[in-house]
Amino acid sequence: MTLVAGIDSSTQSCKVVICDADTGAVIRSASAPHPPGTEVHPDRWWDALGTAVTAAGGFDDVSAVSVAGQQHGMVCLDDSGRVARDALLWNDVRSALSAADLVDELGGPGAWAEAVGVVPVAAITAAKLRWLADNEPGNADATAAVCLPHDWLTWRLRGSTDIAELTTDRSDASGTGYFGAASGEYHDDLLELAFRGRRPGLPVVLGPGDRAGTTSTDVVVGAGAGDNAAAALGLHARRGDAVVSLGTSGVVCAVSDTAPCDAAGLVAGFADATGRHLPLVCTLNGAPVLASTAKMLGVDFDEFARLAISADPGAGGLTMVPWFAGERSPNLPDATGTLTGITAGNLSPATIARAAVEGLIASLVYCREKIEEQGERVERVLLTGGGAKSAAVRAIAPALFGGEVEIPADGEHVALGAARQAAWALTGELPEWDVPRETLTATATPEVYERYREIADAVAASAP
Ligand SMILES: Nc1ncnc2c1ncn2[C@@H]1O[C@H](COP(=O)(O)OP(=O)(O)O)[C@@H](O)[C@H]1O
Ligand SMILES: O=C(CO)[C@@H](O)[C@H](O)COP(=O)(O)O
Repeated sequence: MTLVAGIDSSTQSCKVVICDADTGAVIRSASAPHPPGTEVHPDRWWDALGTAVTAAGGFDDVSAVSVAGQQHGMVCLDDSGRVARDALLWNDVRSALSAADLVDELGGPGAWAEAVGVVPVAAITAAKLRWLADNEPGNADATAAVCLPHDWLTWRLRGSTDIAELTTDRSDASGTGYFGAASGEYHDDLLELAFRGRRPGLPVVLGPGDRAGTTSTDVVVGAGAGDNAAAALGLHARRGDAVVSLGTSGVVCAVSDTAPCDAAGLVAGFADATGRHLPLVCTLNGAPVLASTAKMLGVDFDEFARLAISADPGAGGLTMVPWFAGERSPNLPDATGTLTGITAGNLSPATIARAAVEGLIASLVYCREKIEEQGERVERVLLTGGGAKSAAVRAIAPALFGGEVEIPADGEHVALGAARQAAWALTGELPEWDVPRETLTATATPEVYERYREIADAVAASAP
């Protein structure tokens, strides 16, 4: 049996799956945690990757590997390939004002959407580079190359220390703000604008089925991808599918033949991992909303789900707008969460749990609407990410998404997408792997979403 491996180096952990290259069946898997926080030394990702690979039985019998990673994180390397400073992650919002400055300097959001399909917000790498140039000029001057988490791990797996050998792929490059998914090219002028005249080296952009190289033990290393593009690949997403991910972020994305151009800046024009496009809306508040609320209630996930399911739709009139960590969609980096509609009669652990789940899912229904406003018709919702393990999410998401969602069989879909890409790099053909799914249904509750939107819009209008 030929084995291929997929790695998902995401915000909270590193997951490894080792699969049969013909069928995609998972033969071995493991994971290891990443440190908390929004600023991390990339060596910690390498440590976690090593721990997870060892726990998964190693790569001695593996023929190919690909890495999918959290998008946008700014990894700065000096001219000898050393990390110049800790990486700023996608969810680090210190670059919010830098993003706003960049938008103004190019002539507004429409100019960015036209140029690269992405309007800078704090998450986008270009905004992080601007923050670095303005706040740590010494570190900016020391930056001879800039790359993304999956680029850096791919490079390390190949054993390289030469920054000229860095590689990336379209899906992740399209989240930088200086690569256009439509043109397939870097925009050096935008890199220079962001980094105040500096032009660090950038990774070579590989095609989705290309090889980046090999490891020292001759394991083929694929191009890799951004984690959301890898999830779409792992789920065999087709046109009409909305992939809804509840990881640290909340994400709705759709595979498309055309690049979106959203001057409002909510729908990012990313590329997918097959040569097509991946219009995507991302929130800063995914599954951790459930963890924080469960912690506040003093219950574990099972009890939290039981409580949420036990309350009626609408949570007795409670509405939660879950912008706990600030928010990206809508772009309100300094926003905070809101719980409203409280009366003496409706405040209980069950209604609070229900309001958290409904608010979280509603925030993603909003993202789906934005994707649809770009002309993508959504026929099917595929739910993935750690939060999709919640029984409450499984029960309540169909009600908010219009009556039905599909849950692919339990699995690490980002890592599976990376493994599928590894098989592609190995054989030259993208394999067809079976992805069993279950359809979940519930009575639709459009009134819950309408109420959420009324309140979320009002909160947004008064947000800092
Ligand atoms: N049963 C559950 N109920 C609610 N949340 C869960 C459950 N299981 C896992 N999670 C949450 O899923 C998140 C991890 O999901 P994951 O997709 O791996 O995130 P990331 O890719 O951002 O690292 C964590 O915030 C964790 O608390
Ligand atoms: O910033 C984005 C997408 O634009 C995030 O989706 C990151 O890619 C992190 O993903 P998770 O760790 O939440 O899966």
